[in-house]
Amino acid sequence: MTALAGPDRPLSALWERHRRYRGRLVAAVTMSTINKVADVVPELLIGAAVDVVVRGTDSYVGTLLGVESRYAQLGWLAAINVVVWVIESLSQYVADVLWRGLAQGIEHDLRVEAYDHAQHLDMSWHEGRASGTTLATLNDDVNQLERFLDVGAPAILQTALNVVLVGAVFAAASGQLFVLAFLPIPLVIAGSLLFQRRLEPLYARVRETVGDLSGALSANLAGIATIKAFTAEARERDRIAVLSTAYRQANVDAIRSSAAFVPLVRMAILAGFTCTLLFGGWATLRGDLQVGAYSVLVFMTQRLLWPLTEVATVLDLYQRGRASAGRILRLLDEPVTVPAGAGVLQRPVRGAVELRGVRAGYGEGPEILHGIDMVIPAGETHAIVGATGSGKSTLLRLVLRFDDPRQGAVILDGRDVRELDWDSLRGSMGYVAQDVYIFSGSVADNIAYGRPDASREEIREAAVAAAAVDFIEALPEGFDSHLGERGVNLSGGQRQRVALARALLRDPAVLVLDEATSAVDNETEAAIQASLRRATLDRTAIVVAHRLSTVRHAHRIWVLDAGRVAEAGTHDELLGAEGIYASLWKVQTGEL
Ligand SMILES: Nc1ncnc2c1ncn2[C@@H]1O[C@H](COP(=O)(O)OP(=O)(O)OP(=O)(O)O)[C@@H](O)[C@H]1O
Repeated sequence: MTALAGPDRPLSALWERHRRYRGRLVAAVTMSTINKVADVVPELLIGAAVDVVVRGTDSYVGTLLGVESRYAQLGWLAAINVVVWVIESLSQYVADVLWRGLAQGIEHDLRVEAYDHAQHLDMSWHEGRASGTTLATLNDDVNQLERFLDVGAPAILQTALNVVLVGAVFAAASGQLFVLAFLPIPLVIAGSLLFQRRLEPLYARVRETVGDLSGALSANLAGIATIKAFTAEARERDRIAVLSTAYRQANVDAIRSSAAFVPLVRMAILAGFTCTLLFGGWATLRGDLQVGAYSVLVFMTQRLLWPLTEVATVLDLYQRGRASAGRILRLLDEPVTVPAGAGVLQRPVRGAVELRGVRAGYGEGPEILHGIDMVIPAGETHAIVGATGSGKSTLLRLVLRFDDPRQGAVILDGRDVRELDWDSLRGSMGYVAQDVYIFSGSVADNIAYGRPDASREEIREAAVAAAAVDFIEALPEGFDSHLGERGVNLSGGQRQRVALARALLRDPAVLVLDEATSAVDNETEAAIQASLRRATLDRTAIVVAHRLSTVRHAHRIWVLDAGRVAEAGTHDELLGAEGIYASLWKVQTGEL
């Protein structure tokens, strides 16, 4: 696991990316500062009131305002108090709104940015990790960060302001008491730094375990049918329980450590408070300190020191935010290894496809395709057949440029596909994957996915071409029928036909079909074949099929064997050659 890797200072690195929020941050900090200043004033007013009662005409307020009557002086203090309270309440409200807006803004931007980056990452990156783990980063980690920005950051600021403001009051009242009351502060700071270092790996572990848990949960929900069919519910519950226990334990460890900070702070508070109470009291008895000042200082120690107990909570939020920021940044920094080119194909795209000396494999794994040369002239239908695992899907992925070959090149209309922008390349292709994905939405939305502006008539035509119109019109609401989260209310064959209609509606120059009719019965397949023959008259088609009857009319059939082209030719030529294809054909037609 790479949970501990990543930028050293993830929160600062993240802030660098969001500098455009600087104005809002300055406004929030200003409001919080006004709020804190207003917050300290009532205590000063209490001190001033005590001073008025004890010293009367000579009181600090009396001298300052030039008012003799003690009643009038107290009236002034009350009026000032009201004004300060109004300022305090208003600034609190505005500061809350600003901090929350800042947190929400950054959260929103980050989520959209991270999602967009994730969807541009290569297929192999997505295949290499559980989708739930990515989901945990896009969702939980971003939320965690928002909590830190919303609650943690203002709390850190308030604590720091507290120390500065109260420090100023102490310093003005009594230098000696300032030293005594502030003695615990360096202790608390040293303690927090020490704790922070200890907490960091603990919180990284929390994020890591929650990622594993989400990964397993989403994989299990996707595979629920298999779990039920194999009555594996108990086993899977135990597996989830193990992952959940790891998450709980990671959290318990982190909380236990961060909570241990509180007793340390309380001891420091005790020392500071006792010193102020005792030494301040003695100084007042000796006449070195005014009674009013003494009472202010006693209140102030409370104000200064108690919020320090919150430091543990803030540290908790900070560390969680930091660990989450690290994970989000790692996702954002993940390089796109198959970047789009800048080249644009001349329209209309003809659809001539060529593979030249293509060698390919997955990641660091073994080579799967060992030097494929293939020419598919524009407008022809070519089939790729071969035993399972021979590399057919791998080859199609290269044509769509989900991956790049390790050696050699894939050429579309004379241009290396690596040079082309996505619109020229994938915009010219209609693809039906082995595992059809149906989006949550109506049948019409699903067919129009690649061309959202298509008219209802065009959608219907595509459905006719894919031999799908009959079953669609038999649905309760026809083309407006809603397909569930993953199209669960359609059969496998129906899903394939919807996907085929989706691909045909784009009117692509190249139609790429990976086992597109594997799930339909013979009769439906014959209907699809007839439609496909019409639909592929003026476009290139590359068809992967196990059922050889599907591709017998292809202009050329390429037979792959363990990552190499073993034979190629028309159906009749290949039968005549009596090689792999001929024997496969015999097996499938029952002639053996
Ligand atoms: N995402 C992947 N990561 C690593 N290896 C893979 C991946 N996909 C396929 N392979 C490997 O590549 C080889 C060829 O697989 P591929 O899916 O291209 O075969 P295929 O001919 O399409 O098989 P099938 O007819 O069963 O679909 C197999 O050995 C497979 O294990």
